[in-house]
Amino acid sequence: MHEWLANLPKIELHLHIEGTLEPELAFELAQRHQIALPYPSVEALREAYNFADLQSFLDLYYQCAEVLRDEDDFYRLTMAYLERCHTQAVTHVEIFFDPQTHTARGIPMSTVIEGIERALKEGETRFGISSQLILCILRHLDEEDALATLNAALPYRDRIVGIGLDSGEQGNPPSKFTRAFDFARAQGWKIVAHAGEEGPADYIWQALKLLKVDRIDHGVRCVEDPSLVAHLRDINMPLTVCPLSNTRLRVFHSMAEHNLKTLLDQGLRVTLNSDDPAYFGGYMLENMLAVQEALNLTQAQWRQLTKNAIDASFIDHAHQQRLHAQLDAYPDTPHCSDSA
Ligand SMILES: Nc1ncnc2[nH]cnc12
Ligand SMILES: [Zn+2]
Repeated sequence: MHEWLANLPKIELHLHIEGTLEPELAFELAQRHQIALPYPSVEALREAYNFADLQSFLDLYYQCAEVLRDEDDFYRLTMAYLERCHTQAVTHVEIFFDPQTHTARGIPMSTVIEGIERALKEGETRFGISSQLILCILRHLDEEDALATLNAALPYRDRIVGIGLDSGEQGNPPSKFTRAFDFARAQGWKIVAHAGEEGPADYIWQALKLLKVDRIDHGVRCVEDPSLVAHLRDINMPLTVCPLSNTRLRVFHSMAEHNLKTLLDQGLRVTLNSDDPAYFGGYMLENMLAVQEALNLTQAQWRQLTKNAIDASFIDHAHQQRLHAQLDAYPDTPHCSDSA
């Protein structure tokens, strides 16, 4: 099964580019820009990846992001992620970036977008990986900041496919950003929001009703409201689930307790993603292997997760059909067992 999963074509829809910053690159950039990181070595930094909850992760994630200064830093960050994608048979990615984390430090939006985009173009020509960009709004900041950020992104409107909502969920409900997301929808952008990761099921309702999202990021706490689960199934709402993230941030005590398989069995449009792979112990394949070891999915269920991701992606129909054809051409392994 390991080899079959390794070569299975993959689609990633929930990936924070700042969350792909590996400690080695963080230290290299810190030295280049003469910035102090909160730990003395790569090893010490990696050891600090023992998080109590979402906020304890975010505190370190924002601190490490300070090493990203110029266009080349964003290019190198993104290129390193795409090289990993290439080794793991990831063929299409929809990437989040957090401009407020950078513009608040005086780094222009153009530096961030142009660095990421240069790598995405190269990833397409070198590896054949297609991609889209999603600008995420930081929910711990206020709605005025969100609106200013969306206005600053207007010159890049056609290079951004959608707007997301991330950062600390508890106490920052989707209702705080109704006007900002009305504005985003009016620009023709797709809408996604982190909801029901640490926050309650009600935040998922708000994301649906107030922000009118096209996808829910995480959403695993939907199970606390059976009427919500039924509604998500009725409207075929995609959930971008991130198993290693959820166990590392203690949303679930262990992978064996993760509800990904239950949600899939309930007919929800679940997809699997890596969220912040440098911090949570792995990229797409490591997420799949951890899930396989704990929950033992069938090949048909793995195919279903990938099909769901193709259908939930923000690419045009013809491109989706090509990805479906590529998946259909990938053969099953007969008599496949866990240890194979
Ligand atoms: N898992 C996560 N939840 C909320 N905001 C984030 N920003 C980066 N990773 C995140
Ligand atoms: Zn996320």
